[in-house]
Amino acid sequence: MLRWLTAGESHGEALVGIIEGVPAGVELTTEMIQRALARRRLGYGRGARMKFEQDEVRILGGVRHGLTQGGPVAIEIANTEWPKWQDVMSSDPVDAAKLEGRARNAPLTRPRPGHADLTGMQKYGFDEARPVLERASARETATRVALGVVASQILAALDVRLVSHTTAIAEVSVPEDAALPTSGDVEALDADPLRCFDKATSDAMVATIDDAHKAGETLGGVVEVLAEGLPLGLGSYVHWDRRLDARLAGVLMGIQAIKGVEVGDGFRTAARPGTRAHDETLPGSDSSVHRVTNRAGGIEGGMSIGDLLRVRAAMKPIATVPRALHTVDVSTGEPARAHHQRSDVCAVPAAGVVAEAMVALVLAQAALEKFGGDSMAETARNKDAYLAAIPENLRTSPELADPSELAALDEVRGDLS
Ligand SMILES: Cc1cc2nc3c(=O)[nH]c(=O)nc-3n(C[C@H](O)[C@H](O)[C@H](O)COP(=O)(O)O)c2cc1C
Ligand SMILES: C=C(O[C@@H]1CC(C(=O)O)=C[C@@H](OP(=O)(O)O)[C@H]1O)C(=O)O
Repeated sequence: MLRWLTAGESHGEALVGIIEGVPAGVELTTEMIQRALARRRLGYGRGARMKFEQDEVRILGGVRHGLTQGGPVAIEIANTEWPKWQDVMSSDPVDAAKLEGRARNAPLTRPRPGHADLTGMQKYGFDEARPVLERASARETATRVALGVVASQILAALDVRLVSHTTAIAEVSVPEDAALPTSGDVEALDADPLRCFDKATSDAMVATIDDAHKAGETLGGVVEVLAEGLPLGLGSYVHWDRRLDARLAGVLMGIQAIKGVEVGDGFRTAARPGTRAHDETLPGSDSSVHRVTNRAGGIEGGMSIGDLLRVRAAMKPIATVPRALHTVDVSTGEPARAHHQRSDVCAVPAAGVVAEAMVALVLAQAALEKFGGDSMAETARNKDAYLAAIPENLRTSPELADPSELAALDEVRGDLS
């Protein structure tokens, strides 16, 4: 069972991630993780902290000479800003004189609506929000991206590749019929300010973020993750918690500020009649079964079907709004404006990179469940043997059939509706 944990605070000395259940022989280097972390810092609309702070990566265990060894992989991401925070965030008790008058240590008594601040204080018994926001902060997603690299490397060894992109910022969305990016487009996507695959939409998104910035506003949006080459049969219909769609939705909703998830055409499917909601099949010339569409986004019955996987996540606007929201100063009981030091105007492109990492973790977990193996070579062999054993008449092709073939069939048998 592939499992993972993260620890660390936003302004702590370091974040730490551990992933267990990784087969031996997965290629992994510090540089790969560093590159992935750099991608998470991208995106138009992020705040000042992304510029002055650096992620310093160290692989602490589980890897030797660029290959995993079968034991847990431990990754540290040190924070270059630590010297400024080492007294305020010290694990061990600190002499009170050292903290006196330090602005960084001032109690945060004006909880920010839309954040974990107020309920976190109530629940954990704090009289100010610092201890809550330190762990609730999306800084923690750096660790998930680092762990996601391990998962992506497992998937790459099974010929599965992921790509993520931004499909909407506030009300600016890519057109419904826009081409989807492929894993070959990752570099181009990373070079776009919004990680958006449609240039005209990306330009409009930049303008929308500029307007929001000027107005002291923040914005949300939608990201999409695609997985190519996913073998059929990951996840299962036999029990709710084994469904691949449920597991993907869970990890995507587990990202800070994500408020909605769609699999395939998702909410749009609910508005369609049945004849235009599902993915009909046709016989292929090679005796395999061809789907005509992929509205389901690569999952039916809680299992991957062997077609392109497509999931989307909707992010709410950043909660630390510069034109600060109304709150109550809990130290006085008086109305106040919420705490605001600085914030991202929009972090949707970064959320796409995080979503990609979380999807990779669930897919790698599901693949290892299905194929097992203590070494990556064994896992890949098991996958090949499983696919080879599927009888010819039950094989599906990842190529979609031409929809005109379906229309021709309709003409022959008459319109059933
Ligand atoms: C990549 C990323 C960056 C974020 N940056 C900020 C930020 O700068 N300021 C902020 O207030 N919230 C930011 N957030 C969102 C908060 O972490 C989130 O709104 C908060 O945890 C409350 O949301 P929740 O109710 O979904 O947990 C960011 C989220 C992500 C995924
Ligand atoms: C540091 C990161 O994101 C932070 C996530 C975050 C939040 O509230 O979630 C708030 C901001 O931090 P601060 O309030 O200290 O400026 C972001 O910069 C990061 O992604 O590495």
